[in-house]
Amino acid sequence: MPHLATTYAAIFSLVTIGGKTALASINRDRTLDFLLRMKDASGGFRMHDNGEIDVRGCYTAMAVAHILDLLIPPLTLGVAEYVCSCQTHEGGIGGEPGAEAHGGYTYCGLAALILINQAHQLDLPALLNWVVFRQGKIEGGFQGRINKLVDGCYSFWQGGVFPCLQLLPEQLLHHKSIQHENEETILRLNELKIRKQSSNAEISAAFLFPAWKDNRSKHVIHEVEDQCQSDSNERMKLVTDYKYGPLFNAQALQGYVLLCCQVLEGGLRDKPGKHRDYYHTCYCLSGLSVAQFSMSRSLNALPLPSTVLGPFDNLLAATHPLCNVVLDKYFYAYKFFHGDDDSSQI
Ligand SMILES: CC(C)=CCC/C(C)=C/CC/C(C)=C/COP(=O)(O)OP(=O)(O)O
Ligand SMILES: [Zn+2]
Repeated sequence: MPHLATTYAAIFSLVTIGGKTALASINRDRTLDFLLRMKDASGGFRMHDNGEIDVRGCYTAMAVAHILDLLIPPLTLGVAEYVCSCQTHEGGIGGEPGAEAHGGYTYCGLAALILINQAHQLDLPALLNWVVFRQGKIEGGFQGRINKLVDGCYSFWQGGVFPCLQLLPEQLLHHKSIQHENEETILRLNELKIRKQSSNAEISAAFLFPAWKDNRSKHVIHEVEDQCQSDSNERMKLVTDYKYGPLFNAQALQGYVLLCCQVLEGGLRDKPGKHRDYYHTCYCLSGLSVAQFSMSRSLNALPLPSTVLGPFDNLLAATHPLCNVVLDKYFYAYKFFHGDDDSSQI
């Protein structure tokens, strides 16, 4: 039985293989028929005939339609309304309306809406506020939902939300909850940062993650807070300006993946004590790449050695934030199916 998750995985595997033969083997017409058959009146997508409707369906359908240049109105209609109906009071996105916010669905919902230029329909500050609290202060990895254990695969599902958000500076800054910009405060923040030589993550986290006010960064954070009064506009500027770096602790996340998730014989896992598997190997590595490139303003700019934990040959390839394939493979496939290089997303 055809299934949206395997369709997504198969098509992006072919994108990853790359080259004309692999890409030409995809039957676009039959894929479009399948996507249209999975479309539901709610705006969401079934995962398979008579199957469940959830936010994974929206993402897998939008990602496949995006790369194959099949994003037509009958597919995109109602997707934003469906995904927004799954954003919870917590700020993250649940699998279906009424369900608890979860990292897997939060990435899927956000990426799906960015792919169709509808992310502004979400409450983005609330989403950002939810995701910054999902990184474990002790372990450095991410949990999928509140009060659950960290797990290596959320290095991507949660960690991957940050580069998606950073594709949206305009939407974040002009969101209805953000009043106006304050350039003076940003300049002051920059001065403080240089003077105290504090890390980007510390300063960024000080605004959205008060729980990170540990002894190491306390003095810096108090001084910054005095200047900025924790205004939401100023907080959001931190996200939209790469000078302040990522809103998660990228070094700690790399530490969790490299030290806790690697199996010495090869492969990666959820956490120590668990077995390796292909799913966790894929998403631990995807999250590791996100963390390594999290300080890079442009997607494929080579990170400084100091941002890569361990020897520089730990560095992985940069990935596309919305499709999670290596960037040059994404651009090759985009050009193959769209006939031009001009990806509107990045
Ligand atoms: C594109 C695609 C197919 C995306 C999948 C996204 C994804 C990972 C969704 C999460 C699914 C889920 C029910 C997790 C909870 O499992 P759990 O209760 O075992 O884990 P937890 O305790 O960490 O929440
Ligand atoms: Zn996992």
